[in-house]
Amino acid sequence: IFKIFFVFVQNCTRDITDALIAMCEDRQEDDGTAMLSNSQIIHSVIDIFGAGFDTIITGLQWSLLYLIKFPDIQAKILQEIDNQVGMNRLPQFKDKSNMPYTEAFIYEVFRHASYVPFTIPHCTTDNITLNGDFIPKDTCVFINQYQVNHDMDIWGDAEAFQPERFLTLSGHLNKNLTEKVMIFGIGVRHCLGDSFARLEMFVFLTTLLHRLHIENVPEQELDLSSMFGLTMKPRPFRIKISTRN
Ligand code: HEM
Repeated sequence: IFKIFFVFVQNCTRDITDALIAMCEDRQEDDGTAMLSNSQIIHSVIDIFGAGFDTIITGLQWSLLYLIKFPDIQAKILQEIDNQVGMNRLPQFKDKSNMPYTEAFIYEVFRHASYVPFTIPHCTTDNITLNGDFIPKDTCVFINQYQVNHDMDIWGDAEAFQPERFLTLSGHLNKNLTEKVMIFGIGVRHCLGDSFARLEMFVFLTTLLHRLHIENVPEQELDLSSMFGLTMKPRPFRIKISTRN
């Protein structure tokens, strides 16, 4: 499995995979000093790649669809990229805090598409009463994130795609509202890659839009309904890409 993805270089730790392989090389599995068995290492890699790839790819697919469906929104993001980044360097993580509209767009993609509609099923370890409801021990529980993200009491017109809903009148992010978007679960078992995933989405999207203009192809009807699966994906669509002057 390891050789498919990387060539391992001794004493060069580029990421978690390198760290795990180095750990394999340095220890004997059965001498009692191993922190992780071979099986645990292999399954850790599968977990991280499995949880971290499809979720980001699907988020980017939805983002591209919204960007070509709503060219005015794309124009506002391009404006922000040009003001904050310019053409002489690539977007970086640190730009994120100065680009509230782009951040608001990503929050609205998470909320509107809600493409991880349910959290992973968990199990209660004890009897518990939550908001007046009794839940017995050993009950399977999970959250309907889609419902939270489309609750009209919180969002008003929840079906409309409006990044502006997350901005205050002065153009800053409204943290009271952004924290109500639920796509990474909640509690001690919420997504391990939460912060990293937000950064990835920001850097991938801004890097693409920094140099490329994307638009719908003539005559193509854009459908925002989703296909069901582990993550909900948009229906296949085509995009026209050109370089930005
Ligand atoms: C936009 C991208 C992502 C979304 C929407 C997402 C969503 C989720 C959700 C809903 C859960 C289940 C939480 C729960 O059951 O309460 C989860 C768990 C998890 N995610 Fe993510 N995820 C994303 C990206 C990532 C990335 C990039 C990584 C790794 C680098 C990752 C690693 C994990 C792991 C390891 C768990 C299991 C945590 C546990 O059981 O304690 N995820 N994710």
